[in-house]
Amino acid sequence: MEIQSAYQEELEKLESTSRWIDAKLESLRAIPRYFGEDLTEQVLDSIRENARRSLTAATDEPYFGRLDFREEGEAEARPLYIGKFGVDNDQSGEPLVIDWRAPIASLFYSFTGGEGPAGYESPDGLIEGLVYLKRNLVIRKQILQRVVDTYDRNGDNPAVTDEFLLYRLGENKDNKLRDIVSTIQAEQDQIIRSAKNTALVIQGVAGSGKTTVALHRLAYLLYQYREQIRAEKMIIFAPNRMFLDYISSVLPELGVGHIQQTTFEDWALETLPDRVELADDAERTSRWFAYGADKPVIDDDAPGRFKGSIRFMEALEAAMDAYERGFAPEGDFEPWPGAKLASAQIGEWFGREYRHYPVMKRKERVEARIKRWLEMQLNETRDPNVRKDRKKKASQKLKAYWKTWPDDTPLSFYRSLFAGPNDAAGSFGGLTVPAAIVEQTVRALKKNKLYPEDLAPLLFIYDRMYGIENERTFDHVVIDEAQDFSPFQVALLNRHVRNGSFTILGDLSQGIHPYKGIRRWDEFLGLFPDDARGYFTMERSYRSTMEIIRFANVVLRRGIPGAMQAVPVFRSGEKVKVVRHEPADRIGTIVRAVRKLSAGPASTIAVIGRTEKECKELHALLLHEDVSATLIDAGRNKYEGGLSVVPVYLAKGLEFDAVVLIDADAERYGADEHDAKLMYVGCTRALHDLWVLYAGEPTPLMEGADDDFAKRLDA
Ligand SMILES: Nc1ncnc2c1ncn2[C@@H]1O[C@H](COP(=O)(O)OP(=O)(O)OP(=O)(O)O)[C@@H](O)[C@H]1O
Repeated sequence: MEIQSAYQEELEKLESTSRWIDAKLESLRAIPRYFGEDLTEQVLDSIRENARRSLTAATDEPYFGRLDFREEGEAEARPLYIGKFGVDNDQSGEPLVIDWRAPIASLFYSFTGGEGPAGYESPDGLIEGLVYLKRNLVIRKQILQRVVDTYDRNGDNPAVTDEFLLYRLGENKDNKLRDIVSTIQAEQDQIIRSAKNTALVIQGVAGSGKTTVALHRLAYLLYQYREQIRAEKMIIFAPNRMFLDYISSVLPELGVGHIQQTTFEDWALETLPDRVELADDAERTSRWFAYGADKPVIDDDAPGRFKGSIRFMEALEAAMDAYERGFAPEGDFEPWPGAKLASAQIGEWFGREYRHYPVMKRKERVEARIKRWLEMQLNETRDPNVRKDRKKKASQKLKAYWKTWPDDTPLSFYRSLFAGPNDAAGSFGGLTVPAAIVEQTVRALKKNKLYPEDLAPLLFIYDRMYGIENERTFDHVVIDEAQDFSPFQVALLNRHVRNGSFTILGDLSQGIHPYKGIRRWDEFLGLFPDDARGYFTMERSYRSTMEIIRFANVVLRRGIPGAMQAVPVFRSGEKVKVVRHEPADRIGTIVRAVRKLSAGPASTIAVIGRTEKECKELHALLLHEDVSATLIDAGRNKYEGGLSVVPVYLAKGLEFDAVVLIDADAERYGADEHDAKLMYVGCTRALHDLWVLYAGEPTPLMEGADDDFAKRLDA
């Protein structure tokens, strides 16, 4: 009866809201757009256009939540309807729908139950009151589909229930990440609404919503600081183009456009003035991911770690300082006998007067100054014939003089650091670069090629040479999968962003690129002053069922004792299936697993292998068995959904309804940290079903996975 009446009440509310929106839209659409010169009319037109846009967006699904709140001092609780876009009611002045980013809407997310007062920060200070009802509503195309009360002051349960969240998490996913405005959790909301001018570092377990939260934070910042920041000046760095494609729906769903989304490599290559290309890194990458006897030793002398370190940046800084000090050559400029510009004067201009400019700008200014001086000298020459002759000679002399000044590009300067006689090559700024790295760098640079780890150094040199123009600065920077970034990259981006406004998120347990990534978050946090940084952890995992999380936690514990364990939400599903098969029956077992899963509700399925090469081979074998799948390799730009075959290191960041992790044997996944991280990444990609297949000796990483959540089977 209660539920029926709640549904009835919401149905009526929805009808009246929809009627209002439709009528308002109709009246707005009847007013023609204004393209004239009148400023007031232009402003009015732009207000109308914004209203048209948000009303159109709100038409199908005007709101998703309701919170009944009685503000202190008020007699009655008011129902607040919360939606993706605010809708004002211009007759009463009361908003019909409140934008989820508005201060008062934060109550919907931060309120976790109980009888006591709840509050939110308004522009006028803290507002307190009592929450009476928290209700989730599912509306699709103006049809009310579901009404779920997650808190009722008059009900039996004092806490907000997870019922609606669980319903949402139980759904199958397509090939794109989605917005979560209707179910943002309190700990996520706190991050989303953090102040703009902080470098936020977020360590979150797999599936804790880091990527999603970062995207919602961008939408929040744009709303809250709309006077100060612009979407075009915000940028998201993600690990690869396919990942960017996978997350590309969230911001448009939140009504946000124009935010730059790129990889660090693409951004750097576009920004650099030198024409450079990346060296083919496929072979090197495959070596980093080799297993068994071929497994490499990875330490701080790995090229990515070394060139990504702050000490490498400091050595470059010192080398640049020395370069600048020796930049202006000794020697007077004497265009003709009797006219002399003393070296000391040129040095004074370069070294003192223009010292605040970057070095190449100083050079330009000195050049202009010398030309002005020359003009003056020529003007003092009365005889026109002599003047003409002097002018000609002076121009040649100036050309010759100018040749004595350095004329480097960032690339030629960088190259010079690794050139020179054997013992000097790679020794600069008090640092000696390991010989293997020098050799590799020189070989690539000879062909105008770079490795990814050379990009931050090169940009750093470019910035020191030319400075950073306004159009190259950002209002906010998001770095996703930041555990794979280097401290140098972050320090470099910090020079490009205003007020250290960062969202840096990642998971050290998924740090599967130890040859370039960080070991501890301190490596980044140390780059920012104490009062300008924040550190959050996210421990609840929303993606996978309890069974999958518990299994993944075993893998993590085996490989990295002491790593942060994920806490699952109470969503139970099928047990993880650990299937032993004969080596000869590998393909047969994989095909049977895939067929079984395809026959069920899963719409996205991944077969996750250990290396790219093995996945390529498997992909071909599957085709032979009439199983068509998409092979995800390093060059892929789009994620198609359906059935994919993917090497574990490229699966990071993605998710699938079901995962078949193959070849989970002791050779491919040993009991060490790197293999544990890889397997952890693989397992935590699954939302609802996880199958782990192996032949021969199973990986020791699954030892201790108990029958509560894992079921052992023979193929
Ligand atoms: N509050 C929430 N409500 C509903 N779904 C959520 C919530 N938070 C996260 N999710 C879902 O959990 C899944 C994982 O989110 P996301 O990919 O952002 O996590 P992540 O921490 O970046 O994961 P990983 O590090 O494993 O790549 C997504 O399907 C997302 O929609």
